[in-house]
Amino acid sequence: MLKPGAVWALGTMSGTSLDGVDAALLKTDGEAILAFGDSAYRPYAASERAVLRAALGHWPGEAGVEEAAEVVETAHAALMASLAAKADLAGFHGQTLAHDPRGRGTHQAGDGAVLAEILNLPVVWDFRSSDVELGGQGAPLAPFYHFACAKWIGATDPVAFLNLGGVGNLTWLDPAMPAPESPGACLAFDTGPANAPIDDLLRARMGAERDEGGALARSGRVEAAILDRLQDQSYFRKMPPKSLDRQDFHWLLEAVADLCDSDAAATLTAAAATSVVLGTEHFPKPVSRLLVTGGGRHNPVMMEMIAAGMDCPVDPVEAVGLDGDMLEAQAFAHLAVRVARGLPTSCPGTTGVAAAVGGGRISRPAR
Ligand SMILES: Nc1ncnc2c1ncn2[C@@H]1O[C@H](COP(=O)(O)OP(=O)(O)OP(=O)(O)O)[C@@H](O)[C@H]1O
Ligand SMILES: CC(=O)N[C@H]1[C@@H]2OC[C@@H](O2)[C@@H](O)[C@@H]1O[C@H](C)C(=O)O
Repeated sequence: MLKPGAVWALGTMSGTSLDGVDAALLKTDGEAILAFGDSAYRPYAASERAVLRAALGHWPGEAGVEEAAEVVETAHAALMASLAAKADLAGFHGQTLAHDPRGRGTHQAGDGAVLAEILNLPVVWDFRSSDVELGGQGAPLAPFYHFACAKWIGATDPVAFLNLGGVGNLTWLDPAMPAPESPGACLAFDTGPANAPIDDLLRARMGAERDEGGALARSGRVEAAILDRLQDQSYFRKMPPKSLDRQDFHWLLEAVADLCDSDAAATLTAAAATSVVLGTEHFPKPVSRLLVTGGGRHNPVMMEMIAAGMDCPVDPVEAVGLDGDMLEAQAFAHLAVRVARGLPTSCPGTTGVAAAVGGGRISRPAR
């Protein structure tokens, strides 16, 4: 049993951009943030990333999945070992390889039971399956942590958190509500493609990892016809909650195939920003500010394009004292404590699940 009160949890995230693993310590009782602890990052080596990439879109038992799980477990074990001494438990998200909530389900590679043995620590994992089984999207799951962040920063009016990872996701929330699962407290959903298509473009055309600082996009021209086609996608009109697989907007890469490098980068960057702005039309009430987390906030061109479509301030979460590189890892620390305490991790407003539900499995070391 977890000791009562606030505990130190070690959360990890290996996101859809496949860049590496984030790990962060957070002191929480599952409701409030009590303290932030150390954090660490381990990039995937090019060879590891190739194994993960080869398994994208694959389901358990299919080609390359076992190899991918091994890469995920090895990378996490090494990184988590450096921070585990201070932790009472861990939250392990794993690597999403495929996500099809109304079809085959959702698939995160990596076995939390293996990590529990290696780290000699209770590990909460498989956060998304039960939400999907109960009719939810299984994503996004960070919103309950966004709610705790909003309380931590002392927000009193509705605010929104935007994560610009491989895929984008938005959380609208009203911090005046008592809990994240209170009716009307949170509305969350994936916005559309964010960095994944840009990274894929840069890798295919120039062997680069990303459009550093948005430099390539800055020098290009946005192809309006492709943005028009994007805006016509039915996904944007679908009422939230809703979620996406990393590959769902893959057609964008084919659409920019005939453009020069800079125009292609500018167009994909505008596609990410347009998806966000279209997403904000689903907000139940206007927000006082949009706080941005995830790697895309390091891309000033994407940030400027989003700000141009919004009528509230758009700032990186650092503006309110949060760490945008570690916020998702912290989220899975927070959610791990919620699971251990029997608190819900998603609700109708965040994943579309029929009622508030606590996902996640707990694996305890045998010793
Ligand atoms: N300095 C930078 N300039 C431009 N882009 C950047 C920069 N730093 C990070 N990025 C982008 O952010 C991405 C990583 O973002 P992040 O780590 O938030 O994604 P993730 O957590 O893997 O994804 P998700 O949230 O979808 O699971 C990189 O792949 C890159 O495209
Ligand atoms: C299925 C899955 O792994 N989804 C990720 C992905 O990356 C961003 C977006 O799509 C979000 O829905 C989710 O991650 C964050 C951490 C979440 O669950 O809140």
